Amino acid sequence: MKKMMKSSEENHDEKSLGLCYVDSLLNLELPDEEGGKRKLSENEIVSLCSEFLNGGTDTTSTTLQWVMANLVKYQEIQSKLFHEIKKIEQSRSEDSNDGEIQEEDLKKLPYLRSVVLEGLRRHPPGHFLLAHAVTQDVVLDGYVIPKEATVNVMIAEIGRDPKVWEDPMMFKPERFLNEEDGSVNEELADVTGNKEVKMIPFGAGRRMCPAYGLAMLHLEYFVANFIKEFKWTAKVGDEIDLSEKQEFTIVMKNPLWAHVSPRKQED
Ligand code: HEM
Repeated sequence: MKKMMKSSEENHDEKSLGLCYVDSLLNLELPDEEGGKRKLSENEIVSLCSEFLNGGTDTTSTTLQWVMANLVKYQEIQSKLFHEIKKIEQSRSEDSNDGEIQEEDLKKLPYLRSVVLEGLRRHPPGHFLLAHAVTQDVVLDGYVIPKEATVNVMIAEIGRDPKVWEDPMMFKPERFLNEEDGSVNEELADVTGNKEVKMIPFGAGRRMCPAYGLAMLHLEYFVANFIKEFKWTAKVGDEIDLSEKQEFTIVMKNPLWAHVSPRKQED
């Protein structure tokens, strides 16, 4: 990381290459304690780059693992999802069928979206938001939040609140579907907290994850194509263990080991 910084520092004036994230950090000036300005220290830049890289990769890959683990554990959910995906494939004309589920197909797959949403509700990769603070004393619901005190928002607990979610610890993607027509219940599926805070795996408001659309796209795309191409089962005699372990994100304590076999015609 430090080597990358050095190279960016040396090539800093080569305007034709455009600015990257490290360049922005090198250019950044913060107010210092004497009322002047200061640059970021090398350690601060390394830490910001590392958070940025981890924040953009660990989160999605951890969620993907949790979703796949549930699809291995609950074969009936995997089977229902596979049939939804297969229908899309069958509805395509011969010449447009290049095999892969594409970005534009995803909006026609409500069960897929509810599987991903259920993964994010039941197993959000971060159990807390990044630490926040208020700039002045605030009274919220009768409680005083003092200026600059650290405020942690408990994401996982919000998504597992039994007053909002029936059987909160169960993995039940159907909870996100309208009974009448199987479409996604957009009110429940709102992960932004704009309508009501029911689950906020990406945070809410101004500092919400700026990449939540990209993350949803990646998750839906990978789950759809993984399930379309392969049948996922547990190793013989293996129970999928959903215990958690705290790392940068909340990961599976016993990582998923699965048999992955190509789909046959009759599947
Ligand atoms: C399943 C995937 C992801 C989840 C659940 C997630 C969740 C979050 C959460 C909870 C926050 C903190 C919000 C707050 O403190 O209010 C956050 C911030 C952030 N996320 Fe994500 N994230 C995901 C994927 C990504 C990806 C793919 C990227 C980049 C490509 C990314 C970039 C960021 C950045 C830069 C911030 C800091 C925003 C700020 O401080 O203003 N995240 N994310």
